[in-house]
Amino acid sequence: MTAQTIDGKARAARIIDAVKRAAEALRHETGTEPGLAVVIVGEDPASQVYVGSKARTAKECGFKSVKHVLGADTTEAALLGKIRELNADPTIHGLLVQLPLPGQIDEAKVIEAIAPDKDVDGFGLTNVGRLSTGAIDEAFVPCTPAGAMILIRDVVGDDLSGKTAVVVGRSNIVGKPMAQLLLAANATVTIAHSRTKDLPAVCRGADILVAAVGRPEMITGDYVKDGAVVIDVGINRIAAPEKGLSDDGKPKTRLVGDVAFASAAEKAAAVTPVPGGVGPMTIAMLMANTLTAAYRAAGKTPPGF
Ligand SMILES: Nc1nc2c(c(=O)[nH]1)N[C@@H](CN(C=O)c1ccc(C(=O)N[C@@H](CCC(=O)O)C(=O)O)cc1)CN2
Repeated sequence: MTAQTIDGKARAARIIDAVKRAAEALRHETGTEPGLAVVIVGEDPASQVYVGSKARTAKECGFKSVKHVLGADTTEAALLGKIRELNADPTIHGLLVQLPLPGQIDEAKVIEAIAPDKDVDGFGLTNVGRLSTGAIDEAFVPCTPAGAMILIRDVVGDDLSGKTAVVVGRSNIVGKPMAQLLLAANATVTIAHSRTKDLPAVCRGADILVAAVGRPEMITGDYVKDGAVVIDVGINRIAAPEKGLSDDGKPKTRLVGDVAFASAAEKAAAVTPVPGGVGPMTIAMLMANTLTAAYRAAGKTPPGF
């Protein structure tokens, strides 16, 4: 079987376009300009790229976009103070702190400090609770699983009744909310992880296989059922000596997912690539969540995506 490559980049561009138009309509009707604040602590190079992309895309959507860059030695108290300030700012509708955080800061405390109605990452307990009790329309759903779910719906349809889904990975940011979304769409869901017995066999039972393990190219064709839809959430930078050396004398790198694309594509009906699959959807869904927060703050019903 030759798999369809699911184009997350093009899908994300369409969502961003729709967000832009809806933001313009909100401004026209109510004078509200959606505002997104992104806070980064430290200088992790990948985080800097993601935060830059979030701030730039927010501007493209016509949002107020602010980026707060705090030093790697920032204390937890100072970060919590910044969050309090942004929680109280009426021009900011969406607020997130880029993860991971330096070791001196308790991530859970920081996430809980963000006001639930501005928690556009959907990581706080209020939004987690809404999602897991089926109150999805009131929740902010974490951006990566929300984006992955749109790609799944595009290929498989809205109702996953009778379909089996396996999510490999049990993180709070991806694995667990992904499983909740699949369950809410009526799929029969298994969450698998590193301690699952005979993981390839469990995965081969999946009509929809979501890989979020953080291990480069671990999911080969041996894990894939004929005709499955495979969603790769992994983003791993690995050495690529075939590309030669960088200026610092180290081998150049390339980005791969948790899925061995070519091998999985021999079995699957559809696969997301890395890059260009779920990653761009993460940013698009952040824009959609921020727009939703602004609509709610203006007392308006947000559009769906
Ligand atoms: N506060 C948050 N922190 C983190 C989140 C998050 O959702 N909220 N997710 C990840 C990182 N992330 C967004 O923050 C993110 C990762 C990857 C991409 C993306 O577009 N990837 C591209 C490739 C980009 C590259 O070349 O490096 C792709 O897959 O095509 C966007 C956002 C952890 N932290």
